[in-house]
Amino acid sequence: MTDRDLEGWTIVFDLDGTLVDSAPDLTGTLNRLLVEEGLPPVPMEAASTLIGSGARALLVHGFEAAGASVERAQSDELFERFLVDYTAHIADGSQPFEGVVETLERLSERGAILVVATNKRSDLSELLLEKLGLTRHFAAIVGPDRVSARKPAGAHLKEAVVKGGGDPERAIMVGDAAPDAEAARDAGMPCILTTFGYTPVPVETLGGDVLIDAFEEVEEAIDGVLSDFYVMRALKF
Ligand SMILES: O=C(O)COP(=O)(O)O
Ligand SMILES: [Mg+2]
Repeated sequence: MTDRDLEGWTIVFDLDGTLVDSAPDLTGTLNRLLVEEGLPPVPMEAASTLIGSGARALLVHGFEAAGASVERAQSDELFERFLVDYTAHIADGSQPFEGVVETLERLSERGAILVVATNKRSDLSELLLEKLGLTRHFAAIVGPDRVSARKPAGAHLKEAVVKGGGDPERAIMVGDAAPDAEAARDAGMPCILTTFGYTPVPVETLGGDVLIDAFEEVEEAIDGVLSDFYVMRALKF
């Protein structure tokens, strides 16, 4: 018999840099467009720090970093080309981080509801998760187009929890970058941050409750957050 001690809890996962190492394909698309436009490609280490606020932000900042004008970087035509290219190459090199499948399975067995709250458009998120065989783990996959406000707004996380059938008062965020940490703070949720994701500033400065160096440490981090929650609750009553 399984111990369903996470029953009633929802774990909210960021996608890029948390569940999936998607930098190779996002950078690949960005660099193909840069080269087509006669601009220098951006190294993957630099480009990956731009991931976390959606494809448009990656494109605009990537083009500006390569010396393009603001108008050119923000052109709708360029963004359309980005979407077409990225859709065609979305899972060429992207992989779930090590331990993701096993950890998600264990959390589900323990009764947790799992949802995704990402700034990647919902259709692209669904396509990527489907291609990597991860869809079945999640009760909801929620991009910015399915909520009233995107990360860093806490509403993104709370609405994703509700869509998954959970309670926003019993939810924990797992992310990799400032929009995740800020959204968790805004939503009043504990926040676990990966140190292997994508952020332009050191992850230690983002104010997460727990930092994890490998995805499989998520489970222990959740147990720690929950024991703090129950201690605090016991102190209040
Ligand atoms: O694609 C992005 O830039 C954002 O994705 P994330 O919110 O899953 O990190
Ligand atoms: Mg991310």
